[in-house]
Amino acid sequence: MIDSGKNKNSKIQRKHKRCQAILSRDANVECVSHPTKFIAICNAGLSTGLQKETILEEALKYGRVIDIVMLPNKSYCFINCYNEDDAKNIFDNMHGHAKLGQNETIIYLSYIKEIPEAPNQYNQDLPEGLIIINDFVSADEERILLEAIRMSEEPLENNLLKHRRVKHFGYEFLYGINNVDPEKPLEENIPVECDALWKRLEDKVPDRLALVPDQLTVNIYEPGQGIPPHVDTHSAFLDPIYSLSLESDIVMEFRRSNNNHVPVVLPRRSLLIMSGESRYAWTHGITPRHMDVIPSKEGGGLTIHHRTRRTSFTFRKLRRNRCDCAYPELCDTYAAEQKSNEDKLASVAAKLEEENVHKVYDEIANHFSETRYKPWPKVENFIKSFECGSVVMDVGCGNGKYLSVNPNIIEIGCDRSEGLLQVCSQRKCHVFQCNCLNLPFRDNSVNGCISIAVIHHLATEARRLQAIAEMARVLVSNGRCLIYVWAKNQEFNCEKSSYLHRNRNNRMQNTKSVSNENTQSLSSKSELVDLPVHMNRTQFQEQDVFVPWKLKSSGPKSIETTTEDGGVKKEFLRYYHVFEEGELAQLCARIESIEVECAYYDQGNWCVIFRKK
Ligand SMILES: O=C(O)CCC(=O)C(=O)O
Ligand SMILES: [Fe+2]
Repeated sequence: MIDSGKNKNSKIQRKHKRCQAILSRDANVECVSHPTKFIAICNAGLSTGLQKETILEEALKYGRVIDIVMLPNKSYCFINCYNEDDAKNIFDNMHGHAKLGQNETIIYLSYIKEIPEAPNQYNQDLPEGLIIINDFVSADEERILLEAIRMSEEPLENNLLKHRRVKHFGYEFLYGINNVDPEKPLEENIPVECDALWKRLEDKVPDRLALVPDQLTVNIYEPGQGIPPHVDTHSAFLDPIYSLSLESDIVMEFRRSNNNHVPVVLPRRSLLIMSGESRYAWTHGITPRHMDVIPSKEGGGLTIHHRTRRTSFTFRKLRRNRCDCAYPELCDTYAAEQKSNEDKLASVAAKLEEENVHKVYDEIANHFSETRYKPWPKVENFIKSFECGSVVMDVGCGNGKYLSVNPNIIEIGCDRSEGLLQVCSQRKCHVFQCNCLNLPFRDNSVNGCISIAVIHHLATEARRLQAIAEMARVLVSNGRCLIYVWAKNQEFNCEKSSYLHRNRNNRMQNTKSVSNENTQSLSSKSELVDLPVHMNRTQFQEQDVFVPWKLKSSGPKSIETTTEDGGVKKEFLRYYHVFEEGELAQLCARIESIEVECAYYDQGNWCVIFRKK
C-alpha cells in the first residue's frame, strides 16, 4: 500500500505525539508548540547508536549550535541552538527525516522549554591533576621535532595490530607486559631537540611537576585511529606524564568510572600534564573515529572537527622505586605485592595442611576410624533426602561412614588421606583420592555434596572459600550441598556439644603454647604459626589452633610422652580453623552461583545447606 501524503502526515503526527509523551514521562521535558532555541530529537540518542558528532554534523548544515546534550542510555538528545531562527531552520529541515546514522529511523523534533542538566562540558571540571599548557611549542619547533623523530612511513607489523604507528626512544614500552625493561635502554635516546622543553617546563609549573624524562613514545594517529582507554602502568613510570600534541587537535577521553567521563580537547602544540589523580586513577584514551565534536573557536557553540593526522610525543620517566600512590585498587605494584603475599601465605598454608592434617590423618587413620562409626542424624537425613539414582559426593569422606546410608543413590567418596581411603576400600565403598581444593569432576555433574568436618582443616580463608566454590562448581543446577565445620563455640543455646560432655576434668586453662618442629620452621613466614595447642574437651579460645590426637604407637610429627604404665604415647597435632557463628554462611554467600537455604548449629558444628541456582 502506498501512503498518500495525508496519511503519511497523520502517521508522523501520531508518532510525534508518542515521542513527546516519552520525553515528558522519561526526562520531565515540556514540549511547546512555538519555536524556542531548544530542541529535543527522538530516535537519535546514545542508545540508538548515534554519536554526538553525527547529529551535530547534520544540524550544523541548517543552523548554529551551542551544545548537544546526550544522556547515557537514552534514545533522544537535545540541541541548544544559537537562537530561535537557527532552531527553526534545524527543525524544519530535520523533523520527520530519516537520514541520521545507518539505521534509517525517522527522527522527530520538538521545541522544548528547557534542556535537562548537561552531564559534562569540554575542558570544564578537568580531572584533578590534569594541566594543559597551550602553545607549549612554536610552529617552528613543531616542525623541528617532527623531523627529529624521522618516523618510517611504513606501518610496522605490531603497529598494524594497534591501528596506529608507534616509536620508542630511551626505553621500549613493551605492550605485551605493559611495562619497560629498565635494564635494556634503547640505542636511540630522546632526541636532543626536546632538551629545551624541560627548562621551559620548569618555568611554568611547580617543581614537583617538572621532571626530565628518559623515555619517549611517539604515536602517529591517522583519522579513524585511536588508543584504547588505559592507565599508564604505575610501576613503569613516575608521576607526572607529559603528552605533546603535534600536527592537529584531538579529543582525549578521561574516565574514572562509568558516569565520570570528561572529554578533553588537546589543541595542536599544547602540552598535556597528567599528574596525581589524573595520572593514577583516570583512564585516558582516544576513540577511533574520523571527527570530534569540539567547542567552536568563535561564538561559544560546538563544531565538528574532521581529524587529520596527529603525532603525539608522550614523555615519561622510568620508576626505579616501588609505586606508593594513593590508589591501590588501580596500582599494579600493589596488586603484584598482594599476589605475592597471597602466594606466600598459600604455600605456608599448604605446608601446614600437609604436615598437620594429611600426614597426621594417615598416621592415625585406623584409630580415628574406630572412633567414627555413628552417623549424625541430620547428615543422614540430608543424604536420605536425595531421590533414587542421584549422585552424591562426600568430599572428605574419612572412613566412609556416610557412604552407605542411602542405598538408592550413588555415593562417591573422596579424601586426601590414603590411610582413611584404605579403610573405605575395605568397606567396599566407591572412593578416590583428591584434595578438596581441586575436585576432579566436571562442572554441573553431581546432584549433591556433603563435606563433614573437612574445610576447617584448610588454613586460609581463600582456601576454605575455594573448597566451597569447588563443590558449588560440580553441583548441577538445583543440586544441594551440606557442609559441617567445627564451631569455636562448643556451647550454643545451652546445648553443650558432645565434645564438651566428654570433658571430665573441666580444665580452666585450655591452651598451652607449644610450637612443634613444624611450626617453628614456618614461623618466619606466616601468622599461622606458633598456634596454641588446644586442650581437648574445652571451649576454644582462638580460631586457629592445633588439636591433639593421642595415639599409643610410634610415628612422625608427634610429641612423645611417657605414660604411667611406661608405654610411649604419641600426641599428633591436627590443624583446625574453628568457625565463628555466621562465618560459614558468609563464606557461602560470597559465591554467586549458590543460595544458602539454611544455616544451623549441630553438636558443636556450624552447618550450612546451600543450593546451586
Ligand atoms: O597520544 C597521546 O597523547 C597519548 C598516548 C598514550 O597515552 C600512551 O602512549 O600511553
Ligand atoms: Fe597513556
